[in-house]
Amino acid sequence: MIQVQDLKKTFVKDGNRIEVLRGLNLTIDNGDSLAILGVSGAGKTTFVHILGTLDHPTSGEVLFNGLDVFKWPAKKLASFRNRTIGFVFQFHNLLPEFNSLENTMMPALIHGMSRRDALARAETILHDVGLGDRMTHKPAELSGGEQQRVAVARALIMEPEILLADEPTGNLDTETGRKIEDILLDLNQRKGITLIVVTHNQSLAGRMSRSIGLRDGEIYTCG
Ligand SMILES: Nc1ncnc2c1ncn2[C@@H]1O[C@H](COP(=O)(O)OP(=O)(O)OP(=O)(O)O)[C@@H](O)[C@H]1O
Repeated sequence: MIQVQDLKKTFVKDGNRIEVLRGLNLTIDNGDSLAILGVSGAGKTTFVHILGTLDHPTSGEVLFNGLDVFKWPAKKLASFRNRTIGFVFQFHNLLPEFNSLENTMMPALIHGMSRRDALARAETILHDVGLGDRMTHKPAELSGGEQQRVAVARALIMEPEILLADEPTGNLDTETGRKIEDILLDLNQRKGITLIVVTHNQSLAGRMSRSIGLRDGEIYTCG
């Protein structure tokens, strides 16, 4: 469970304070699927970065199963993040010189898993996302949708409890985007992974169990 309590985030830029998140309160249960909606600049990415522990709150709390992980030393927090949270972003940041298998294995190798185990897991996951015949392709040799599926596979290799996706279908055509949505929702429904997705796509939001809207750094709808 993730409990967000009076979460505020302020950036200081050129001497100006920008209050991006102005006191968010929200509880996300294990196994929820949550869409985060809102216009450009509303603070969605900022919120998701904090939920992913990539950035710290300015004030307020975000508790993961009751734990205030932001109080932990950086190394312990990084290990928690690596084990618990998977990320899928619109610009997926696959490493261009590595193939699908190697990109998928990367978080496991960084975490200290043996090459053999990481390889076995990566092969299974790539099969699951329909890329069994694209394992030795490098990103430039894959379509946009295939690249995004490698990014999903990479996010899953550590068997995360939480999957965070920021505009995961933003740069894909409708049909390919739908396939990525199907994969994400299937993971949520079949494996119980908590799914949190930033999206402008109403059809995807409609397929999630809950949605919130952000406006001017506050939650204005919650369903
Ligand atoms: N590191 C930073 N320093 C200063 N300002 C920032 C920083 N990161 C984000 N902002 C500002 O915070 C506001 C919210 O940004 P954020 O990326 O969270 O919005 P968003 O809702 O995800 O928008 P979009 O839909 O366009 O991606 C923006 O006005 C942005 O300029």
